[in-house]
Amino acid sequence: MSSPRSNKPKIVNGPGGYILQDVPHLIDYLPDLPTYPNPLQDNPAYSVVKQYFVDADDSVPEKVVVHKDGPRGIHFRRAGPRQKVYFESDEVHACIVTCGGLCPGLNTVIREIVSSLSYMYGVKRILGIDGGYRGFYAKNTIPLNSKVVNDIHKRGGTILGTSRGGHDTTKIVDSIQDRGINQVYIIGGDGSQRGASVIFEEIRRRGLKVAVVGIPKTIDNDIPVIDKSFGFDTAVEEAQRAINAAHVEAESNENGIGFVKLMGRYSGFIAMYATLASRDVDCCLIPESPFYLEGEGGLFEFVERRLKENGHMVIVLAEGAGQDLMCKSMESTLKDASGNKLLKDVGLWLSQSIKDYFNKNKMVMNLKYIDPTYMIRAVPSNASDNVYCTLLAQSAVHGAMAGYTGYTSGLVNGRQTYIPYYRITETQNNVVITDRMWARLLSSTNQPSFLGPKDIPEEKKELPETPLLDDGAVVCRYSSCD
Ligand SMILES: Nc1ncnc2c1ncn2[C@@H]1O[C@H](COP(=O)(O)OP(=O)(O)O)[C@@H](O)[C@H]1O
Ligand SMILES: O=P(O)(O)OC[C@H]1O[C@](O)(COP(=O)(O)O)[C@@H](O)[C@@H]1O
Ligand SMILES: [Mg+2]
Repeated sequence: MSSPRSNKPKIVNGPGGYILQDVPHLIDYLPDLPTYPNPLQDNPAYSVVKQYFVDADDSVPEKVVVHKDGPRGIHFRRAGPRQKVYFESDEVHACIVTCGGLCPGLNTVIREIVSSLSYMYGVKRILGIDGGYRGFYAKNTIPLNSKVVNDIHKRGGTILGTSRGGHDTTKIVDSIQDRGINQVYIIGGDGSQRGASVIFEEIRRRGLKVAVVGIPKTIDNDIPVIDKSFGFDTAVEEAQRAINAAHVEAESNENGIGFVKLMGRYSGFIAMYATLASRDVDCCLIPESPFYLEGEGGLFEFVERRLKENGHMVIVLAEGAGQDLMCKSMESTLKDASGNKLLKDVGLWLSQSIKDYFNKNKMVMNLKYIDPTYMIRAVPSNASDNVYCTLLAQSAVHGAMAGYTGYTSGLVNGRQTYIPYYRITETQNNVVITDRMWARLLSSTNQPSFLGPKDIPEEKKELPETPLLDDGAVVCRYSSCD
């Protein structure tokens, strides 16, 4: 058996400051693996497509807006089918697992991995792992084929079940080895991708011919590098229904306040985009933007003013916002099974605080609190997310068949790419409140920023980097849609 190679990032430097942050390949530690012609070259659907196979030297820039004299910068390997594959169809034994919280589109990704493996590559052995990482060693597997997954994209949730915690690397890799699995597809968020990374390291350490592939899932859109997560559009769309209801309630009552809590543990993207999409929201509160309640420039003063001006208002709150405002005794030190901090219900607390303020000031006010959080993530994905999930799943499969491993399949500047795990797990994607997108939100709601110049760190006062195209471009990364 070949000895495992270094686990240092694979970086390729080229002229003009070109950097490729490459992903591992099975031949990095199994150099003598045989290759086979890609069966897609005989597939009537693809054989007519000019340049269907991706050139080995194709890569996708992380930043598409560059200064004319600037370096070419970081690139990722372009996803897609390769001329040669490292697995014969009969040899492949794939498995799929879904981990972490639900997100619209999970079933679509499962369906399309199964379809791609079976229809494009003639793979017959595909297993579903039941109930997240712990399912590898604690539960029975679910055999998957095109028939089983035929209409699952029309359902919310995941047919495989999911869970938090239970990541025991040794037991998981033992199970992969014992079952003879050689392609592992892990659909999950930042925690799951960290789990995928350690599974990959252990597989490489053992010198196994097993491709480990991550597919990024996060309703919070908190995974870095990628343009956006699948299911995010659906979540924003679904949030509109709650905001509409809040608006109807608010308008119909004297000094009505419709108060909607949305998900977003550390990143307020759903709240921000739902607010921008709706136009009915008067105030959007997200974890990235600190605010305060009492006194001049505070939330209470703003709410009172807006009610006096308009007679009603709508507030949207991301669940991670204002956690620091709740009294110390309410602060939670509890964690979920994956180690994520369990948040206190800031929505209930804040709506009660607003009620108390108006009671104290003897002003009539009718607040209706709506918490659609779990309803939003339980719906099936919409049409655009379905297409996105399909491309993501196909890219993931092409990469594994081509022998790439230890990567997350993701959309970067509108192109499918393979991203090394460390780029996905090293940071979190957050709303940049000194960026233009948040400024657009502030001008659309006309809410106070709750920040003075002294609250903005020096380095943030400079213009943020502009990672994407100008307005009107097809591609739009949610962290900075400029
Ligand atoms: N650092 C880590 N190493 C290994 N596994 C992890 C790590 N962090 C999380 N996991 C596992 O990944 C799975 C999903 O993580 P979680 O944070 O609940 O959801 P998400 O993947 O959506 O962020 C859980 O089974 C958890 O045990
Ligand atoms: O109640 P659960 O299942 O722990 O999920 C709640 C959390 O799941 C999320 O929707 C998404 O979190 P993950 O991406 O880690 O799954 C968070 O916004 C929310 O705090
Ligand atoms: Mg997470």
